[in-house]
Amino acid sequence: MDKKLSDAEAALREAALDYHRAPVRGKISVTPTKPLSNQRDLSLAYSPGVAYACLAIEEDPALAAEYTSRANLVAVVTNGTAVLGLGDIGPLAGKPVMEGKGCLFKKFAGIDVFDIELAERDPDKLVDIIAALEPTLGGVNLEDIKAPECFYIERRLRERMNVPVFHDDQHGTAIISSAALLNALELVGKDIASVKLAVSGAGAAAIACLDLMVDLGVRRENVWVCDSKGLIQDQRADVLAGKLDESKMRYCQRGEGRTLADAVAGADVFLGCSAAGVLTPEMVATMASQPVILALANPEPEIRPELAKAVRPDCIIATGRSDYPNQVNNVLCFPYIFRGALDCGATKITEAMKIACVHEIAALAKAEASSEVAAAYAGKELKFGPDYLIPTPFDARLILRIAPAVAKAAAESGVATRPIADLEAYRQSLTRFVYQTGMFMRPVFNAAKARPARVVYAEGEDERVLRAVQAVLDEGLARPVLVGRPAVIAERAAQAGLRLEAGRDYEVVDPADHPRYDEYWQAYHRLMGRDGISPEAARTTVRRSHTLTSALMVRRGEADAMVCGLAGRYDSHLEHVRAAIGLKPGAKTLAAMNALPLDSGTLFLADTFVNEEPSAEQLAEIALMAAEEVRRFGLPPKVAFVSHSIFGSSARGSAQRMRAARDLFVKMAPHIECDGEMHGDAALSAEVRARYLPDSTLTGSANVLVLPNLDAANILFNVLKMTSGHGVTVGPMLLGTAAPAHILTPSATVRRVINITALAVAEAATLAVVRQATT
Ligand SMILES: NC(=O)C1=CN([C@@H]2O[C@H](COP(=O)(O)OP(=O)(O)OC[C@H]3O[C@@H](n4cnc5c(N)ncnc54)[C@H](OP(=O)(O)O)[C@@H]3O)[C@@H](O)[C@H]2O)C=CC1
Ligand SMILES: CC(=O)C(=O)O
Ligand SMILES: [Mg+2]
Repeated sequence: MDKKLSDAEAALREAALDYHRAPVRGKISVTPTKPLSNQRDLSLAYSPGVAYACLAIEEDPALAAEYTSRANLVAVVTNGTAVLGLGDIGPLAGKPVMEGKGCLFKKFAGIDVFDIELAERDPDKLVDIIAALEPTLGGVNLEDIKAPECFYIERRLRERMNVPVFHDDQHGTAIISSAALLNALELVGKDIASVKLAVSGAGAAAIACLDLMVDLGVRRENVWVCDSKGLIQDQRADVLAGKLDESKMRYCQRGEGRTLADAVAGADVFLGCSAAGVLTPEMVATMASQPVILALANPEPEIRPELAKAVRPDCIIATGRSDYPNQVNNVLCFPYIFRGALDCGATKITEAMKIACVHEIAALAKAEASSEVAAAYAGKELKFGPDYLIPTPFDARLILRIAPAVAKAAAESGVATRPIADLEAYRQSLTRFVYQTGMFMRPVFNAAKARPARVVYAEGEDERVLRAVQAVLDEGLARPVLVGRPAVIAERAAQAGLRLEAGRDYEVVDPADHPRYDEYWQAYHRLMGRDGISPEAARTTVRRSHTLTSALMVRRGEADAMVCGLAGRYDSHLEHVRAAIGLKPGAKTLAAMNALPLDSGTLFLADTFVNEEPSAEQLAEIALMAAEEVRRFGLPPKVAFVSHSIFGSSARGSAQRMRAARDLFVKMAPHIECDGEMHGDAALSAEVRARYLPDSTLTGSANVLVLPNLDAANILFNVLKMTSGHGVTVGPMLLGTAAPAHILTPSATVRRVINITALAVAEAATLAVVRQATT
């Protein structure tokens, strides 16, 4: 990497390398799905029991879908010849991309992936190798294999293999960009049959996009394509010599033009699947009115949106990047087209299945944003328009709409070996994937970024806080205020190699030399004078407690939110927060909740830190606060009051308390799904629950567990943290305060500080909106 990186690029590079390296190397692993803990399990999983599964499959190969994980297993295969827009960097260097696709398949659609990087360039040999993998696989996703070989390889594999073969760079890109094109043309009121397209790139992605766009109505004679040698036209030497690949010849034009600039002049649409920066602002200036620009090269597009908009404010532009509106990226398609194809046992992916995806994606952008999507992209205008041409990758409805449409089209195309009879029931069953994306902090981050707030950190000298503050600034999440000694903060930041500069990046409040110290202790004394705190005690406490200083700042409106608790006892922080910030209007109690992102979905546990033996009334209130907080993550809360008892099986006091809490909660929040009291397993499994009570008022798996007391909640949280969830947790989140205030624990990691900051800022944004509405 010779290029000098900007600070932001250097920070991204460092964060990305760290992400790939730690806490474990790489991004995916293979996990057994069956228990293997005793001799009997061993005899079932392996010899002798396994032989029965083998023999059954020998007799009926279709049973491989029953007795193995094949039907849910896709190979992401590359030879590394066209990795993103990085080019021919080889199969080993391409591995992070393939692992990444594996993560996306799993997170977005529950599909298992083997990433397979092959050191083979010969197309026929590649075909032989991949075809020989058929017994292993439910499908093949070809990735980053360059044109023109990719066309031949895919065609041969489709002929030879009886499982779906899909070159994502071709068809995934074609599907999304066609959906974006249809919607953009609708917005500018142009007819697809008469628009002129200028295209940069004539490789896998570009040619497939064009083929699909032509199927959708673009006229071939209106398409002008450039590759790395310029405009493809009949006077070019390679054309005259008959050396141009057939895939390019399909788009060869007759005419005088030579360059991309010639092609772009007067074009209604630019499609780029080529290389960074090839479309200049000067070229954009020559395009027709209201030009549509799909600049899809990754990671750097053919032109950045701000450059295009500077010369043509009337343009509609999409890129492959997530940091601009209109991300045209094949991730909107490949997890879901495979989900639908695998679930109906499709042997191929047909044109009808692809077209079904195009129409579902285009239609989804025009459907009203669901509450989950609105939460995920809080602060952004998600109404169909120039900046919202296609759905966002975190739109939970993608799987719900695309997979059934694909399965239906597969059946109609005659390629479904297990056609799905009840598509509505199938659609319902897909909701299980929606809320387990594992990216569950995303809505909170988006809400925070939309309205960054001032966050005061009580432990401003702590290196974890400083590292978190750097990330918070890089992400544009908050304006940090650090409580601590300015010199110590500056020195520790420098030692940690951070780019923080006092004044520019953060504000410091030095408790030993604070101009508003008198106002602070007097404010504290006014609050606590009748609770045994003398003026002298108020002076000393404010001087000593950074948490109290932070809480007073929030109370006085000098900060919007606070984070503390990285050192010292939870309860002493809580005491200061309670005194200075207090309860929000209508609240009677504070409570703490922790979130654990598990493979099966995110689980929220309450009350993990505050109320030792909550009453039924308190438990109901805790449940309500917890449910409201869960919505912030874009998740519909499902509350279970858990106990040693299930639906009246025990008459002990704690069981009765949980039952009463459930009844109170139903009255307080009839719109929120809940039930109880119930065992922990019943909370997570409708099947277990149904054994006791078939008409439970809870469906599926609960995501909010309200526990009977502090011990139970805290112990369960810590055990789960250590045994699952990859050690990642969010919280404790303090619920019920008049302004956002969160008390972490001494074991908090940098990531936890960042996450809680995002949450505090998102909460502050909501509070600001509520205040605005009520004043
Ligand atoms: N946003 C998205 O979802 C996706 C984006 N892409 C992006 O599209 C790009 C191409 O990928 P892919 O089709 O798989 O790769 P290929 O290697 O198959 O094709 C690359 C094409 O770009 C052309 N090209 C390279 N440099 C230039 C240039 N300076 N001017 C004009 N054309 C040029 C090549 O020309 P020649 O034929 O003469 O070599 C070739 O036709 C990459 O940047 C990739 O990241 C790809 C898939 C999905
Ligand atoms: C997104 C993708 O597949 C690519 O850029 O190659
Ligand atoms: Mg790719």
